[in-house]
Amino acid sequence: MFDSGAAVAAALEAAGADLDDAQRQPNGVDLTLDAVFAQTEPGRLGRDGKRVAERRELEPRGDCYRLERGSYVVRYGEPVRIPEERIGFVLPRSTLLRNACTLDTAVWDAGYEGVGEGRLDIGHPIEIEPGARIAQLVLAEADHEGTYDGAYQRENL
Ligand SMILES: O=c1ccn([C@H]2C[C@H](O)[C@@H](COP(=O)(O)OP(=O)(O)OP(=O)(O)O)O2)c(=O)[nH]1
Repeated sequence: MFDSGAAVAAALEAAGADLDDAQRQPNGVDLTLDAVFAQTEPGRLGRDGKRVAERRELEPRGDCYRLERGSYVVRYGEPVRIPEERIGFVLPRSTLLRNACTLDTAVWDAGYEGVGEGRLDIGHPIEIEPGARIAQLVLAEADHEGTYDGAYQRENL
């Protein structure tokens, strides 16, 4: 069972998100684009530990990012807290898909709190304004043991 958009909005507002009406969707809440980064070196996933690679923050040109084909890392604009008994999924806005672009995202764990990041995959050049809605967070009921306590807890807050 998935939460209603109103319930997702309440969870985000409890985490400090300042939502406008356009972000409130029937089944979730749209997340906005805060920053875009180009990775500048390899990262690393080891059997023990991991390292997120250095990246360079891109500047908008004029009023928007003008992104060429390729993979970028994005930071969303809203603080998120995934409530207990829930799991979060972030999906790309369909307008991204309709423009040959997408977001790749992973599981948002119960107890995670922070401003998350994802991979923006640009299949055709596109213009995106800072603050534009790019994704939608949905929350589903989920059993879990423990809550998120990893390296990204409280990231970007
Ligand atoms: O697309 C996503 C998916 C998740 N998260 C946040 C919420 C999630 O709870 C946290 C950690 O995600 P995950 O467990 O997939 O990361 P990991 O690489 O396994 O790190 P850790 O070892 O800390 O679990 O990052 C994002 O920012 N973006």
